[in-house]
Amino acid sequence: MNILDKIVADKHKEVALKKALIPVSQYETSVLFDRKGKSLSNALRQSASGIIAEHKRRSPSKQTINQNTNVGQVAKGYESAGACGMSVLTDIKYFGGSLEDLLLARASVAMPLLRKEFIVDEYQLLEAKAHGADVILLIAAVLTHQEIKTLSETAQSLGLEVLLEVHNQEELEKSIMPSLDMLGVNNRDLKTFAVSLDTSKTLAAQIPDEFVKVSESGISSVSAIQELQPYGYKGFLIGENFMKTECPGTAAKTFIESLTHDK
Ligand SMILES: O=C(O)c1ccccc1NCC(=O)[C@H](O)[C@H](O)COP(=O)(O)O
Repeated sequence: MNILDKIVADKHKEVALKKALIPVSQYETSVLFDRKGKSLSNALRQSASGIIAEHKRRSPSKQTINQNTNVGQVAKGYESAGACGMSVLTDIKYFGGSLEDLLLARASVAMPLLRKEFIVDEYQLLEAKAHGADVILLIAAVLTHQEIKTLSETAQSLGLEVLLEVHNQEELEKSIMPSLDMLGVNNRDLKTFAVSLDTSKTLAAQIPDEFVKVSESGISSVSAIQELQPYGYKGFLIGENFMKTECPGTAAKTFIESLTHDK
């Protein structure tokens, strides 16, 4: 069993428990439920930098990254740094995040917010909407073709954009469908935790042009982005590189300035 299998097994239990405690009607009547979502895919298409900056306290690969964060301040810092959007990890057990983090980020910024979660059930889409998300992540490694179809169509019907994440060609082939907005290639091997930009480079040509391409994980330098841009990547998801610093917003600002200055 790899780490993703463990996380997903726990997630099924967590969702079953929540379903018993909180009815979907509570989400459907929340103030944020009817809010019109912001498009991350459009923001990435129009951006020179394409940075999606992540809020991440800890992770299975790095354990503690930054336990002393104020998510509202981090969100404001990322927005004023010029990030196109923010990814907010909401998993508690493995990443130290929460739905409250998403809510606090929503209350602090107007930019598109991605709920970074291990989504296995439509219930989590309603949660995402009610807590201010604009985008949800679906991970091909843990979902069947039919599950991706049902979840992505439901997400879009709720006004949520969909970022579909793959690690290899097989996952990509089973996932391509019209109800996706962005295709993310994760550079992290979830068995070894090794990161390699070659994963993004190898899969790029097989991603149809209608999807915005996003490269995820292990990006720690401006030169890495400059290496990936010729492969058609418009989005770059960066967590640890910003979060390991005392002020993630300032780290993002310096990074984005350096990236756009070189253009
Ligand atoms: O980050 C991990 O260790 C991890 C382990 C297992 C499943 C997912 C994991 N990370 C989620 C992510 O996709 C990253 O947080 C995101 O791409 C940012 O990566 P990084 O810039 O390397 O922090």
